[in-house]
Amino acid sequence: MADGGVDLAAAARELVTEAARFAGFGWMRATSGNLSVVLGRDPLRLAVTASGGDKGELTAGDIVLVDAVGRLLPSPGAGSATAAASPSRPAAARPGPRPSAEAALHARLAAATGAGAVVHLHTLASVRAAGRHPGGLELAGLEMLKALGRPADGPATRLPVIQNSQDMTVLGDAALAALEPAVPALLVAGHGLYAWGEDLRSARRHAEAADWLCALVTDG
Ligand SMILES: CSC[C@@H](O)[C@@H](O)C(=O)COP(=O)(O)O
Ligand SMILES: [Zn+2]
Repeated sequence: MADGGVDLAAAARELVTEAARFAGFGWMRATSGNLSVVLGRDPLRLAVTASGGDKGELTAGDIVLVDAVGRLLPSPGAGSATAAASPSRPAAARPGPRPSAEAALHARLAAATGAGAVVHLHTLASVRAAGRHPGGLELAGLEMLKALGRPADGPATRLPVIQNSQDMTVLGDAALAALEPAVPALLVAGHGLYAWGEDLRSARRHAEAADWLCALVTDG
């Protein structure tokens, strides 16, 4: 167990269930999307979905442990008698599931926001909304804003949009620069959405609200 008090096995069960839920919504088509839960903060440790699998069919073995830059770490409890788990062999060189290609962005968002969980989804509405509103979505007078922790009335809430990049450092820099205080989500143009929260349930609520708002502004 890491210092956050959540163990990898428990986090894996949660992540597998959540990934199946989102896949059922059609939000993780064609292996897209990834999810993480923070296991510890000092040093930062996350349980994250492995790369490339069908997110509706994950098992606990498809959840891996990563550090603050998204690097694979040995999973606690993994057997040490095999060559694959040899301490002399770096985790990244071992066979087995690889961390999500976007694990580094999860780690940066978790570090910057203090979130306990981060979700990334390829929802159609988020891609459409980001395409139509490249400067960000200005949202006001909507009861659903409360699900993002924002007031339904009063000043508008801005849902940021950033440009996509295949370079996780560039994407991470853009995400952190675009963060709106107290808005637990952002859109990535041509790609999808990221949402986060104190735990996976809260990250899910924020993702559902962000997607609903995206669908509203695109009439989708
Ligand atoms: C159609 S999957 C596109 C991927 O490049 C990525 O954006 C994604 O969401 C899933 O990547 P993964 O490495 O499986 O976590
Ligand atoms: Zn993606």
